[in-house]
Amino acid sequence: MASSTPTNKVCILGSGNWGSTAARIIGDNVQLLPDFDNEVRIWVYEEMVDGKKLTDIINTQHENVKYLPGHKLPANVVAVADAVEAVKGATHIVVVIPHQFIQNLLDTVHGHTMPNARAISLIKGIGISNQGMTTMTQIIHRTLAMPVASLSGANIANEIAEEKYCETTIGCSDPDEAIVWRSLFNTPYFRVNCVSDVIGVEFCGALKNVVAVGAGFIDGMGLGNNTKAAVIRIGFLEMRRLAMHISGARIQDSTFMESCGIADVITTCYGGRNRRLAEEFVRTGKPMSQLEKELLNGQKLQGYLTAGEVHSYIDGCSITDHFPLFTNIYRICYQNKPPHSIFDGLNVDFSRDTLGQAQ
Ligand SMILES: NC(=O)c1ccc[n+]([C@@H]2O[C@H](COP(=O)([O-])OP(=O)(O)OC[C@H]3O[C@@H](n4cnc5c(N)ncnc54)[C@H](O)[C@@H]3O)[C@@H](O)[C@H]2O)c1
Ligand SMILES: O=P(O)(O)OC[C@H](O)CO
Repeated sequence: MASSTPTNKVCILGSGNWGSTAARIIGDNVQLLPDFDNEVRIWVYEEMVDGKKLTDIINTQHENVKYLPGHKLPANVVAVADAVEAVKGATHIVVVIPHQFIQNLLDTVHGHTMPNARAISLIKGIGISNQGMTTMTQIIHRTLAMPVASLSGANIANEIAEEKYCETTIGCSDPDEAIVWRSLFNTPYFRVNCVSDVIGVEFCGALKNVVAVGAGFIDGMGLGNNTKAAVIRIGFLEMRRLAMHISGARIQDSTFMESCGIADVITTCYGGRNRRLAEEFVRTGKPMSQLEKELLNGQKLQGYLTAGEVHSYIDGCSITDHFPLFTNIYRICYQNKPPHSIFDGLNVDFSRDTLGQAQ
C-alpha cells in the first residue's frame, strides 16, 4: 500500500546548546509522525571548529561538538548554513537563538517562508523598541506575519540531552496547533503541558534570567540558601508584577505556577549559566561580557542583557521603586554598585499592588 506524502516539515533556526537539544527531540519525534517529513533542517550560524565547518561536522559525525558535545543527533537532522535554505518548505519553524540576534535572522528569512508556516519561540529574552517592551513571539509575528507559539520551562539543556525527566510549558492560543506542537516536543522524559497564554510563558522565561543573576550574586557573596530563597521569592513577585503591568488581562496568573514560571526560577537559580557567571562576576570583579567570552566557549548569556532591557523600560516608565530587586541587579551589573547593595530597599509590599497596568 502506498504511503501518503507528509504535508508538514520542521526547520530549527538555531543550533546552540538548547537548539541542538531540541533537535535531538524533534528529530526523533518526527519519525513517529506520519504527517511530518523525516528530514529536519537545522540552521547553524557557521563557524570553524578545529579547522572544519561546524555544519560539515554535524552532518558527518551527527554531533554538535561545540555546543552539545557528547550527545548524538538523529541522522535525519541536517545542518544548513543558509537560513533561507533552511526554511524552504518548512511548515513548522522552531526559533531558538540568543535573543540579541533575533531581528537579523528574521530579516534574512523574511519573504522566504511558506504561506502556511507557523513558528514557535524557544527563546528566553525580550526586546525593547519605541513601542515599549516586546516579546519574541511578537517580534517574530511582526516580521514574518505567521502564528507564533512559545515554549519555556525549567529546562537546562544538558540535563534534557541526558534524558533526565523534566517538564515544559507550551503557550499556544489555538488548541489544535497546540496539539501538533506538543507532538513534536513531548517525550517520556520531556513532559509538555500546553496553556493558551503565549506571552505569559515567554515573560516568565525572559525575566527569570534577571533573577538568576541576582541568585548568582548571592552565591558569589557566599550568603547561603535562606538568602537565595529570599531573592528567588522577591524576584518571582517582581517578574509577575512586571508581566502584569505590561500585559495585564492578556496574562493568566496560573501560568506562573507552570514549569515556565516557578519551576524555571528555581532551576535557573541553582543550575543555570546566568547564575554561574554572576557568581564569578562577584568573585573576580570581571565584566559579564568578558566572563561570557572566557568561560562559555561561544554560548551566550541572556540575563545581564535582560537586566539592562528591563531597566530601560521601568526607568522610562518611572516605576523603578516598584522593582527594587531588578533595579539593584541592574546597578550592580552596569553601575559598579557593590554586590551587597542587592538588598537595598527590598521592602516593597506586594500584597497591595498599586502599580496598575501600562497604557
Ligand atoms: N541552554 C539552555 O539550557 C537553554 C534552555 C532553555 C532556553 N534557552 C534559551 O535558548 C536560546 C538559545 O540559547 P542556546 O543555549 O541554544 O544557545 P547558546 O548560548 O548555547 O549558543 C549561542 C548560539 O548563538 C549562535 N550565534 C553566535 N553569534 C551569532 C550571531 N551573530 N547570529 C546568530 N547566532 C549567533 C552560536 O552559533 C550558537 O549557536 C536563548 O534565548 C536561551 O536563553 C537555553
Ligand atoms: O543556563 P541559563 O542561565 O541560560 O538557563 C538555562 C535555562 O533557561 C533554564 O531553564
